[in-house]
Amino acid sequence: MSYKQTMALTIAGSDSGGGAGIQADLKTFQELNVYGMSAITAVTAQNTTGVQGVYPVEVEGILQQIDSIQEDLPPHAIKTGMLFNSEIIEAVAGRLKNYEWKNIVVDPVMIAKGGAPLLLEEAVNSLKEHLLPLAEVITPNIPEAEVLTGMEIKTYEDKINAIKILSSMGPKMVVLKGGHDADDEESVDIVYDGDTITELRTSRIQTKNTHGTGCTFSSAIAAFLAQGKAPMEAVRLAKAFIQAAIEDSLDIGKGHGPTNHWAFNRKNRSRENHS
Ligand SMILES: Nc1ncnc2c1ncn2[C@@H]1O[C@H](COP(=O)(O)OP(=O)(O)OP(=O)(O)O)[C@@H](O)[C@H]1O
Ligand SMILES: Cc1ncc(CO)c(N)n1
Repeated sequence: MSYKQTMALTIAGSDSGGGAGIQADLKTFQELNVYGMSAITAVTAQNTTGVQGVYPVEVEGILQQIDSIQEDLPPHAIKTGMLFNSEIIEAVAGRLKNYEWKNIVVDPVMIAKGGAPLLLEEAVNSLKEHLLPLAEVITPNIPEAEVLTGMEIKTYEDKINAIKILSSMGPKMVVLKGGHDADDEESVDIVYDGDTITELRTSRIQTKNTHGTGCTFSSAIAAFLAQGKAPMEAVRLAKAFIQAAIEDSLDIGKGHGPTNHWAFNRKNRSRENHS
């Protein structure tokens, strides 16, 4: 039997440790019944303790991966993650524009949990100018939003101001993630669609195993967009996906263990079995 398959593409870096980057994205797509494809922008030597090496792929090689996909397997949604430098950002943005791809989720990845830079400082302006305007949804964490807006974000009012500045840079929806507000009892993501502010609240899970939370969250949004969900619904479902993945996170490695990509489905299945 053959049937129409929903397809999504991640344009991001490889995490050899399997918890973040391309690997997290493909695992998320698979769990959400979306056929996953990848264009790798950089290879990192990485594990749960940090990043040991970064090897960007030549721009020509990145573009060729994207062209091969477009020619044969056009995606229903795209997620971008680690893009490393301005040359890569501008080349990728050029293709996204030329191919008129829709449902683009931009995760403006800048720094890995251990502090290793995954985006060069020189690339911040390219990200703002070339990529953010193409996005359906962007998913900065608070430090990333500070770099993009040039403002300090401490209070709720700061967050709302930052979201509005980010929105004026062109994306249709901004999700300011609250994973970094360590004191809070809840993990609150604030969503702005240019019109309405919506807060998505879940209880904060006390764990050190949060490697790849941002990658998993943004690829879940892309997967739900690929399935035809409206952006707000896609973000709500992705929040439930990441909550389950952190709740059942994997205690492997010596550092920040990865999230558990199959937890969401397991939870839903056991709910179905009990109803
Ligand atoms: N301890 C936690 N408990 C519940 N939800 C969390 C927790 N940490 C992060 N989240 C959620 O995970 C998602 C990703 O947020 P986070 O701010 O951690 O991203 P990030 O910093 O970009 O991740 P990464 O470190 O992988 O780049 C958000 O929806 C956030 O609310
Ligand atoms: C390759 C890669 N992309 C993104 C992140 C952010 O979590 C990471 N640690 N590694």
